[in-house]
Amino acid sequence: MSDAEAAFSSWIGTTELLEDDLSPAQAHAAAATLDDATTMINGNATLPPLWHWFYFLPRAPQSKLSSDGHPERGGFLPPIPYPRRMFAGARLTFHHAMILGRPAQRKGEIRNIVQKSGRSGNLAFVTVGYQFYQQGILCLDEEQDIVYREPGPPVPAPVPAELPPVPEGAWTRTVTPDPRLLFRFSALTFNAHRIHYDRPYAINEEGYPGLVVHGPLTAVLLLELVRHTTNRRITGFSFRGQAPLFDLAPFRLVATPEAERVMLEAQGPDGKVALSAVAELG
Ligand SMILES: C/C(=C\C(=O)SCCNC(=O)CCNC(=O)[C@H](O)C(C)(C)COP(=O)(O)OP(=O)(O)OC[C@H]1O[C@@H](n2cnc3c(N)ncnc32)[C@H](O)[C@@H]1OP(=O)(O)O)C(=O)O
Repeated sequence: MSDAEAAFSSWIGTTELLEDDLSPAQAHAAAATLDDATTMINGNATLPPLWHWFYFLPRAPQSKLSSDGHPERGGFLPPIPYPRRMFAGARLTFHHAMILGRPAQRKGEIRNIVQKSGRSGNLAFVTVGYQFYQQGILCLDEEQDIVYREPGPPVPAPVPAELPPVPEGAWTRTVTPDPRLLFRFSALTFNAHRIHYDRPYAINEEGYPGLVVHGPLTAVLLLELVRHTTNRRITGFSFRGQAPLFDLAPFRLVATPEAERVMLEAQGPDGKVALSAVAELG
């Protein structure tokens, strides 16, 4: 066990309970952000997979935000000293769709804290488990990996290159991650991290070449591609962020259907996989 793991191991098992009434107003805002004019939204409609990220929003008062825009650490999340927070990945199992307009509960638990050494420097991964309930029924199991990076050299902008060929039968979409989209996604998720909307901060303080695309935004766009292309129920989803995407150039989504699942990639302008994912079909 590393010193950091020993220092923060007492956080493992820490829990948090949040309630939300799953207001249709927030789903309307999500649909507008995603340019989705077809999803039915009313008091009894079901919440599309991953749209729970637009609910159970952080409630830290303004005076309790850190300079990066995230809530101060040391409450539910441990006070990891590395300054650069990123969303590294998640694994979800969809048991039952949640219903809009009805109260729901989210139980969170810190499940693991691991220190690793990566090509970009020292990393601390915090794994957070969430379970979502409505009327006492478990609707969704989720595990998120949040990574904290120590300061390092600036992250270079991807060098544009020819994209790899699209596999036969794959569905694709090109996304232009302009600041309006990033801002609206930050607002939907009540995420004030300045790397997503404050360009001088993103460049000068955290060393990115531009505004950083939210990992959950890329994940939602990939799963929306699946939801709008197949009639099958989505029973599970997992993703891993491999490299950041920026607002500097469009990126491509590629969805390759297999028998019981869809293999997903978001490819950066350099043709490399920035985020890989799998959607399980029922
Ligand atoms: C919302 C929100 C924040 C955001 O949305 S931030 C934007 C979305 N996230 C990203 O763009 C992250 C993209 N990924 C990366 O930038 C890199 O993968 C990362 C996390 C910096 C790590 O890169 P490294 O090159 O330093 O790491 P290595 O490839 O050398 O691997 C070292 C060990 O770490 C493990 N690992 C790497 N990436 C991940 C991952 N995504 N998930 C889990 N584990 C990962 C890797 O397996 C190595 O482990 P070993 O046991 O083999 O040593 C918000 O904050 O709310």
